[in-house]
Amino acid sequence: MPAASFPDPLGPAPNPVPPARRPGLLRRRAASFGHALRGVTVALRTELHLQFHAAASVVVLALGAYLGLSRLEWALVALAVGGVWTAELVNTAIEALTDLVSPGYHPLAGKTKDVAAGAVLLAALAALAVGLLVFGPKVWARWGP
Ligand SMILES: Nc1ncnc2c1ncn2[C@@H]1O[C@H](COP(=O)(O)OP(=O)(O)OP(=O)(O)O)[C@@H](O)[C@H]1O
Repeated sequence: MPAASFPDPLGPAPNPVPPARRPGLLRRRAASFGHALRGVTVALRTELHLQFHAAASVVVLALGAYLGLSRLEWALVALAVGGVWTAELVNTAIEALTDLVSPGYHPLAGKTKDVAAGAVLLAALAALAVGLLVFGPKVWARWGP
């Protein structure tokens, strides 16, 4: 007895790209990397908060080089700076998507944006703690009374 066939609820599958025409793995990775870089530069151009983070990152890196941080201290600073950038980029993406999906007022849209902004706040507070613990004693020893 032939197997029963049910209609696919997702509809017909799209025509697969023939293997010969599909770009190679390396080319696809390079394209994805390009899209990600474009995301960072677009956000950097349009988001004031991110421009502030960029300026703060430059100051932190310059101060770290000047004070001669250890490898472990650099690792902590890199995690802190990367965490803030990551949270801010995700927040920017969530804000854009929320505005697209809910251009008018909606409590859920407000909640979405507030929670995303909360992630940035937590990442910034953690970075502040790292900054105080790593840079505080060195700055105090060098420029303190
Ligand atoms: N569509 C909406 N519906 C309900 N509340 C919203 C909506 N859009 C924004 N809000 C509220 O207003 C706050 C500020 O939103 P807004 O889009 O201005 O982001 P922002 O925090 O000013 O970020 P940025 O300065 O990066 O644009 C949100 O955190 C949320 O509480």
